[in-house]
Amino acid sequence: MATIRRRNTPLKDAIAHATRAIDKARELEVKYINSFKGRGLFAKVPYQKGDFIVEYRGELISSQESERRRGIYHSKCTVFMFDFCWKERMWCIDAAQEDDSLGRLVNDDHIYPNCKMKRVIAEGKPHLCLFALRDIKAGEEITYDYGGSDWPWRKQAKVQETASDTLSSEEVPQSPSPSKMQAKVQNTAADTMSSEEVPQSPSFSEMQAKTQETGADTLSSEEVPQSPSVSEMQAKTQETSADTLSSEEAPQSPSVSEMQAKTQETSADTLSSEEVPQSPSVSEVQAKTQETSADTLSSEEVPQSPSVSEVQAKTQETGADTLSSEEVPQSPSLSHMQRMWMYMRTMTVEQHVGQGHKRVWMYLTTASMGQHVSHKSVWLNVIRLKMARLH
Ligand SMILES: C[S@@+](CC[C@H](N)C(=O)[O-])C[C@H]1O[C@@H](n2cnc3c(N)ncnc32)[C@H](O)[C@@H]1O
Repeated sequence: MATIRRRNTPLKDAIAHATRAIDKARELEVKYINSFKGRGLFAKVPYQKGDFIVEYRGELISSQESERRRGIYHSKCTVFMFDFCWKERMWCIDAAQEDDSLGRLVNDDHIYPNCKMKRVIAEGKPHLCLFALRDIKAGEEITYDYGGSDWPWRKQAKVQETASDTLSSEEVPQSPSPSKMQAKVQNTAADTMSSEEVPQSPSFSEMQAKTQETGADTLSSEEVPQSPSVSEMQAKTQETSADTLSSEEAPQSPSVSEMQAKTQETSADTLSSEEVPQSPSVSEVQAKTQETSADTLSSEEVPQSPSVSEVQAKTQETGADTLSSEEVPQSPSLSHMQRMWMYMRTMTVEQHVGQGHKRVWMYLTTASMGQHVSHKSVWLNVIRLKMARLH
């Protein structure tokens, strides 16, 4: 029986296209889908599982340059910036420029993606390439999971799903929850190619790298006997930061640099160990955080945020959804920065460190500002509070 033979291995195919900066223009086509999704990329021919499909081509820039551009780009352009880790540093492919490349037009599907982004090294430079996760039929839209969990269109899609609840379960195939699916995708064993999988969520991988770095800088292993694994923290962060404000909901969201400035200020303001000589209770820590973050607000002006356990319960309950914007009380007297601060999500990771003590790490993150906040900002906004005693 005749077998279909590939001319090239998928990896060689990817390298050949990447080095020449060309797409499979005869096998793929761009189509306008609708006003919600815009354009998308479609297969004109069938592909086999593992095939190289298209490169996410753009300008390779450093994380510093990516940071700078995020500060000046409109959110419609920042969505074209793909951050990834290579050689223990963060890089970015900036595909904001409207050119004829096809990879930049591939839409997100975090539930049933048919492709996966992998890093391919060609002529000593990293390239981001999409490979088929399964066989793809001619006519199918090419998709991959953008990672993260706070993309505004996912929320809108959810609303649309809910609106179609009147259909019976037979008519609406049950889809696994996004977080489960993401975990599944992440667990997909790397195939035999030497291309490397690009972590699903660049922001979280950066946080992970940063966490490892900073954790090592500041905490000795004795100090953190049972520190939560990075993946636990990552999962927790994904859960907690999932809730977003769409850009319409947060029209005055500050620039990245404003947020960084604010964070630096606030981080510096936070609790030094001298300031917390008697190991405050969780609620004290929380109250202190509100005080510190609110700066000039009086206690009446600062709406009470839920207690740590409420936040935790809420997170567990709702999975991806934490506090919705409706749940964050609005105060007309608040300044722009103050409002922004309140949109930050609180995340806690508790560690039991024996002898009736627990350490509470509290994170405030701007990851869910409704736009893709730069990783650096996310990290800068991570505030680690000091040990709290249970008794
Ligand atoms: C990298 S671009 C993809 C190409 C884009 N559709 C276009 O026409 O330029 C990312 C943008 O596409 C849209 N998009 C991507 N995936 C989507 C999805 N699953 N549902 C709705 N919009 C999506 C969002 O507007 C997002 O900002």
